[in-house]
Amino acid sequence: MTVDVADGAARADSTGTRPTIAALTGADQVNTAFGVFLRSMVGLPFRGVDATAVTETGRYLGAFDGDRIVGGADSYTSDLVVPGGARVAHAAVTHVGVLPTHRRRGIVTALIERQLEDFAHRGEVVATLRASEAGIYERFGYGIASTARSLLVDTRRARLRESVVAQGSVRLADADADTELLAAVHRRTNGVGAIERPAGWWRLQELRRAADPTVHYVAVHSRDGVDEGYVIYRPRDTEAWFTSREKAIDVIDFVALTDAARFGLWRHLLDLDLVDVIHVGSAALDDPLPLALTDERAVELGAAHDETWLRLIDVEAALRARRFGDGPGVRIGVEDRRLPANTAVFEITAGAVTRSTRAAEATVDVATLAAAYLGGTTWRRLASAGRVDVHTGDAVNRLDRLFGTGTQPYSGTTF
Ligand SMILES: CC(=O)SCCNC(=O)CCNC(=O)[C@H](O)C(C)(C)COP(=O)(O)OP(=O)(O)OC[C@H]1O[C@@H](n2cnc3c(N)ncnc32)[C@H](O)[C@@H]1OP(=O)(O)O
Repeated sequence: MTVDVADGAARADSTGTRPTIAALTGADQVNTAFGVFLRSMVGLPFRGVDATAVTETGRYLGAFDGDRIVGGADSYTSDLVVPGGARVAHAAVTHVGVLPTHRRRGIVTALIERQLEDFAHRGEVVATLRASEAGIYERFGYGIASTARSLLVDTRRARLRESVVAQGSVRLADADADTELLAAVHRRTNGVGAIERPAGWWRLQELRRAADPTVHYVAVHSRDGVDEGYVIYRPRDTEAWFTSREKAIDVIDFVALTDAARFGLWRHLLDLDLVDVIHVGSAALDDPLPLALTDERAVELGAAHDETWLRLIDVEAALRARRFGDGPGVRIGVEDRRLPANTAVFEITAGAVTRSTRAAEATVDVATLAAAYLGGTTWRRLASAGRVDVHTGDAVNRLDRLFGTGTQPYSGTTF
């Protein structure tokens, strides 16, 4: 299928088989595209949302069938923390959807290809997204770079060890009135995989809370007058709250810049009167909570699920931005058919990344490199799965020494 690509106003042929891709302009187009997204997703709760308040001007792409918007792909300007702590320019991809009447005609392919070109022109180094289904995005060069899982904490068994000393204090706050405070805390998150949360993201959370009849509570941890973390939680099944023997809360957002904040907030949650069970929807794979309890079985670990789908837009810049471990260097070949400027051999050492004219010692596609980039997936596992073309015997060992970080990447932001 051929796809026409145009800037500005919609332009499409009348057959309906060749979508025109264009940056959306004006509130009507943005709201129509957002409606298409909601229709495509089937199960999202929003109604009557003004999409211009939760999107960024100029970043929403639409696919047109004639003058009708039948698909869209949106993104936010953001940054991403990479191993070593640097922040790279990042596009947070969201609101991808095609009307059920127009699926499997190549519309999303045209949208994502255009989006990748746009990101490259903007100088964005990486893009990430959360995938509604795991089968969609690898073909576009996205790989799973971080994994998360849920936690279920039984407060009747959960006691913090004596070695977890209380430091600092916790105060109560208000999710709506104190959004700026919460955003300021989150902006200082520096864990590998963390992303900057755009203004539209915060606005969407406000709308979600407004649409939810259940109150959301906030606690903020601070030490020496500096806020170091916060938690937002809400009760479950409030109809039966008085009589239930399993009173439960959902942790909606948990941000801790320090261990003192992490366990100060957990102390607050575990000390809540009435609450028997705490559900944490998303936590890092290496979240230390179970290790800090006298009874590790007080925490039930949920199944792991993919979190960050990462696309390296500028492979060389991305490799240069992150820190590598010690050890001998390696030459890695990268193949990227959608952004061919990335197809090259890169020589990686602990101190430098350069393009090389010599033969690669291992070759991967750009999605596989993305899976390893934040240190969340070892090269050994990728090679075992047949995803690395190894040309030199010990290349995989060297790659693991260079890319290993000792921690699991984690974002903690759903968008
Ligand atoms: C970041 C986010 O916003 S995640 C949300 C994504 N949106 C949704 O899940 C909403 C519901 N689904 C949809 O709107 C659409 O089906 C989309 C966006 C997933 C796909 O759009 P389409 O225009 O149908 O995709 P398109 O025709 O370009 O298909 C491209 C390829 O992907 C494949 N594909 C498309 N959707 C899926 C899927 N859900 N699972 C597996 N493969 C898929 C197609 O078969 C096709 O493969 P081919 O190139 O080998 O023929």
